[in-house]
Amino acid sequence: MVTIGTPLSPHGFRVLLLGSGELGKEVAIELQRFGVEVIAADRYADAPAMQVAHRSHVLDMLDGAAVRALVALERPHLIVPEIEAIHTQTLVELEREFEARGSDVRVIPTARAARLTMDREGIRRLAAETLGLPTSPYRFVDTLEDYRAAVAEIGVPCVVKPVMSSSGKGQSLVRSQADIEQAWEYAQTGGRAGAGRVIVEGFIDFEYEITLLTVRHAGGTTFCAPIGHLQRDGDYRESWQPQAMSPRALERSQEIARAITDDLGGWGVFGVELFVKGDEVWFSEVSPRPHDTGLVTLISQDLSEFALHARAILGLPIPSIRQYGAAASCAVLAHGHGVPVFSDVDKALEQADTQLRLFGKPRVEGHRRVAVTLALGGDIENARQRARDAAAALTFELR
Ligand SMILES: Nc1ncnc2c1ncn2[C@@H]1O[C@H](COP(=O)(O)OP(=O)(O)OP(=O)(O)O)[C@@H](O)[C@H]1O
Ligand SMILES: NCC(=O)N[C@@H]1O[C@H](COP(=O)([O-])[O-])[C@@H](O)[C@H]1O
Ligand SMILES: [Mg+2]
Repeated sequence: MVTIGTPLSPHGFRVLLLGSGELGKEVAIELQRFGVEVIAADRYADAPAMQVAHRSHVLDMLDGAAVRALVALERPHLIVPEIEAIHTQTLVELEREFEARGSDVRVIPTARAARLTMDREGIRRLAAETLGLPTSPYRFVDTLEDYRAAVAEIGVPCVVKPVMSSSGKGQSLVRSQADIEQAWEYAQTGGRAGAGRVIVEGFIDFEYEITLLTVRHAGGTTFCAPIGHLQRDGDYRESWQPQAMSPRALERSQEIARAITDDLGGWGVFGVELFVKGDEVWFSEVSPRPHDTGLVTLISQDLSEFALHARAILGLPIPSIRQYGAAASCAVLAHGHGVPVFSDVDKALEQADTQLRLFGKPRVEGHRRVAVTLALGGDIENARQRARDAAAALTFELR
């Protein structure tokens, strides 16, 4: 039996979002629809999810004491990580304390999943070394000297990433000897948690890559239709659903997704990232939470990945997921400095079967994803074209 009280009363069911970006904003909206009391936290004020939450907190989530103090203050029933950069060891300790106390407070999906995926090393070693899943060859290095040796061993082209980063921050493709030093420099400065350990990965010459959204819920595990995507500089630009795949590649993808998500455990949506060539599939990484490429599900499914996450974490049933056919999303990136002001919003929505989300991010410093367009189409090419057209029609400036 699932019980949900009334928000802002002593009977409220409180969910604490650790991270309040565009993905958390949609999760917050879905939780609000169930009358959940939503508390949003992030490192800066007025983050997207904060704008639709009951209340919010600004803190350094890499500071374990600050995370612990926030949990003590808010006494959430569920703690829902929304980004990787959290002091996850504190989540592990808190989870242990909740269990010892016999409390049913949970970290979503589990504190261990959050800890293993915050760092590329944890999840890569689990996937490749413990579970024996196929991955690119890789080395972890801490010094420039070891890095040079790793690149020599793996060979070029190879991909270099800080172990703590996301959305391609600090990531480079080393195409030749000439790129080696610069990739190291970028990995040391571009990550989310400062300088440190780096992964060198052999380049997989895939035909296409997918995110397989995998939902672990009270009734079992359900897979969404595969999402194809286009990445530039390690950051997603377009995604579409369904990605055409051979039956064998789809079966392999589901086997890999099941293996990794069963090991991580808990309830919620996982974004399992896979590289595919013919019938061959490699595991790349997994988000134990909704995935940016899954934004397409806001238009492609009756239950978006955010609605699925809300249902799964609350222990609610997911009897079926209806997919509406060819659909696409196109990310809108802003470059420069200032507060985004959007114009021609009407033009972006002139075509049928087109939708738009403006995230409401308070400022841009450098580059930042600020919106996404969504479209349905007769086929994937047509859906992608419509999503791109809508994005091109939208204009904005930074003031
Ligand atoms: N070993 C590899 N071989 C080929 N391409 C790769 C490899 N590693 C990464 N890429 C490309 O770079 C993209 C981003 O890599 P990855 O997912 O590891 O970065 P990320 O920073 O975690 O991104 P996000 O947080 O958005 O998922 C991949 O989706 C893929 O297109
Ligand atoms: N690939 C992970 C991803 O897309 N995460 C999403 O981006 C936000 C951070 O955006 P910001 O860097 O603009 O603050 C995160 O909070 C999350 O919603
Ligand atoms: Mg990724």
